[in-house]
Amino acid sequence: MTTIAVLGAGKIGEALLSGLIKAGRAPSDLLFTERFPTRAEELTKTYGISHVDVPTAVERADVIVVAVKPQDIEPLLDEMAPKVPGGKLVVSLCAGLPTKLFERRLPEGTAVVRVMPNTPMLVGEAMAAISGGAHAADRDLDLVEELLGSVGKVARVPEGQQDAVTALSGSGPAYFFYLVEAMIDAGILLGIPRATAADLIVQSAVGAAAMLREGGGHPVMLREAVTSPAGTTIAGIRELEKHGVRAALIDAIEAARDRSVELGRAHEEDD
Ligand SMILES: NC(=O)C1=CN([C@@H]2O[C@H](COP(=O)(O)OP(=O)(O)OC[C@H]3O[C@@H](n4cnc5c(N)ncnc54)[C@H](OP(=O)(O)O)[C@@H]3O)[C@@H](O)[C@H]2O)C=CC1
Ligand SMILES: O=C(O)[C@@H]1CCC=N1
Repeated sequence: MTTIAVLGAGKIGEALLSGLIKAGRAPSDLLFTERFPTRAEELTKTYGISHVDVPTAVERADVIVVAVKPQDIEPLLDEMAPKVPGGKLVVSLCAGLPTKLFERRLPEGTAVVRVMPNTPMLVGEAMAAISGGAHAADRDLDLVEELLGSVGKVARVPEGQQDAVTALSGSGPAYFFYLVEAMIDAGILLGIPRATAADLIVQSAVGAAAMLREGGGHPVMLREAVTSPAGTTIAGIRELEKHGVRAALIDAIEAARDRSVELGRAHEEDD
């Protein structure tokens, strides 16, 4: 069995570990590193996975998943680099960081795959986009695709699209959560108890997502089907248009893309 080590088991690292276990992977095939002992103990208690130090993780794992914040990458690479033996596959989940940063800092020829996942990995509904670096072979991409395929959907994209992907599906769940939060607030304003408002909105979101995915319909057609002549929906849509919500979403996603580029640029002098 492939041994996978997650370096930095924060929110996305934990989502991956949890998703892999739910998908049937044995905890004994998983390792993780963390900075704080209390966090490490909590994860070991919850998932039965071994906490190890970075040298042990890179030595024992076949696949080394880097899941620290982009701002924390330099000291981790310093710690990893002398210990990564040949033939290991390094998978980066870090927003903005190009494969060439890892290739430059890790031993010559190290295969690197850049991945942008999202937190719905926790429930087996991730969207992950993967791109191979200069030394990543098809078998490396196949392995990463198989791994992530057990916790959701996987797309292969050119690395040049990863900053845009980060803004769309990496950050995307946050925008949906934000929308749901705002709609629940609207329910409160209209006098609906919070728990009822949450049920109404969450189930509407689940139903809409299922129609988008399974019904094969275009979002415009699906929205038109809800929008009756002289009805309630068009009254609401007019307000959304008046407030420029479509433009705000486009601007938000562009800003997220720009931030991803910026996170990568912070390490450019090292490339
Ligand atoms: N959250 C998300 O939805 C997504 C995140 N990502 C990417 O995943 C990465 C992690 O993000 P996220 O999980 O949100 O961040 P978190 O801060 O929750 O997780 C990072 C974890 O790594 C730990 N850490 C930092 N340096 C080291 C080290 N040298 N050794 C061991 N552990 C270390 C941090 O500890 P400490 O708490 O001490 O800092 C923290 O627990 C980022 O690069 C982000 O771009 C990608 C897709 C989606
Ligand atoms: O906010 C972030 O930077 C990370 C990357 C994508 C989602 N969360």
